[in-house]
Amino acid sequence: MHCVKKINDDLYWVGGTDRRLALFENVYPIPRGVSYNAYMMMDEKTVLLDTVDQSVSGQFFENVEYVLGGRSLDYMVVNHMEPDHCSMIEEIVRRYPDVKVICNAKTAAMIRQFFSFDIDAIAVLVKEGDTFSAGKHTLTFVNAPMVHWPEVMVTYDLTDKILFSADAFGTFGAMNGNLFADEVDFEHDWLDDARRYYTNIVGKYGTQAQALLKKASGLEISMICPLHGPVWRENIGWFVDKYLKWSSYTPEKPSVLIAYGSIYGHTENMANVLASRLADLGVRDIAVYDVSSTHPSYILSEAFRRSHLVFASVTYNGGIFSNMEHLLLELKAHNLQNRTVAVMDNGSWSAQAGKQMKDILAGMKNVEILEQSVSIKSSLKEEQMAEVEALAQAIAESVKN
Ligand SMILES: Cc1cc2nc3c(=O)[nH]c(=O)nc-3n(C[C@H](O)[C@H](O)[C@H](O)COP(=O)(O)O)c2cc1C
Repeated sequence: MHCVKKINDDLYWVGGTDRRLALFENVYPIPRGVSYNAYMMMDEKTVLLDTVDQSVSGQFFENVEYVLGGRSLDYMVVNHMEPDHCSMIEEIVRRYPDVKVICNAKTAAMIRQFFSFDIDAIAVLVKEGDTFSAGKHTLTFVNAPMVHWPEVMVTYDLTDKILFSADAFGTFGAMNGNLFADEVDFEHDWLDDARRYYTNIVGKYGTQAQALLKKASGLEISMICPLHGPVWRENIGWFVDKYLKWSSYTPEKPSVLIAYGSIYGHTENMANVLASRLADLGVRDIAVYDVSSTHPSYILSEAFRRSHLVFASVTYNGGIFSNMEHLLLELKAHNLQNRTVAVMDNGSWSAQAGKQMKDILAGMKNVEILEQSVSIKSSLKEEQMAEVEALAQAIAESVKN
């Protein structure tokens, strides 16, 4: 049975939801599932905007056929060539042989790489600022290179002021009947996944995301239709503000994240003691994560959210505990910057993790490493509590400023 959502008289959501996939991009846990959004514009010409992942292809084709209601498919706009959105392009061409594909030159090149049909025979190549009339609706195209692939463009409906934003403004999470962000408690139920989606998938490309936001700020936008997650038609500025913060690596709030790597619990104890002292000093809403039990995508997302980051690690065969090293390298690879950080380490004979963690952190832009640190031998003892206290004081003071 078809499962579509009517957005307005001319526009339908024809995507699908997947609650079975464990790892998005084979990396990121998605316990709340994910949606793959595609949109159908029913005008004098029929226009499909993007396709879906192969996992929901059956639902997608039923939806497309239902909305077309016997009409032919005239055009397909390809905004993004990542296979979770483009995988059904070739099948669309097979089922609707008169379709023309609206895309840019980079997209056409990728279509040649991924597929074997003759794209050159059916491509309508567009450049930034070109327009296309579907009848009542006129579409224009805006390049969004490296948000987060090179060919990405977004499509803007000049008639209804709708931005088809590709992966920008997307989120993990399966749609549960409600299509619009204003029909769900987005801040409570979705924001963490939206942040985790942006920071992990697009986070490295803050400069490029800022460039897209700048272009978008010149457009009057009544609705944002992303490729994952709810459609925005109210309170758009609130979500854009989150994107402005995330893409400029600005913390959402002054607060502390403590991530620890511990094998037998003594380093964990030191992290807990620090967290407790910070709370005594009036620091609110402290987050503590074990790098072994929490997937790095969650901790990375928290690191984008918070202003002060503490990393506590055992020394592990002369190096940093492997899960901690992986996390730090992920933060660096995602270009995280503008943070105040501190390290704590543990070594039963020769502690090395602290210095090595500092070396990684020092390679990140605009990261202030607090001079206060704590290095323990096997377990935290009373005589080192003054060092923990000094670190807690330095962090608390810095958070308040
Ligand atoms: C497999 C393994 C390798 C370790 N390698 C080192 C090391 O190279 N240098 C060192 O000083 N301590 C080493 N340690 C000790 C830890 O750094 C740490 O002192 C100890 O595990 C106690 O802390 P924990 O309870 O937080 O795990 C190692 C421990 C384990 C279990």
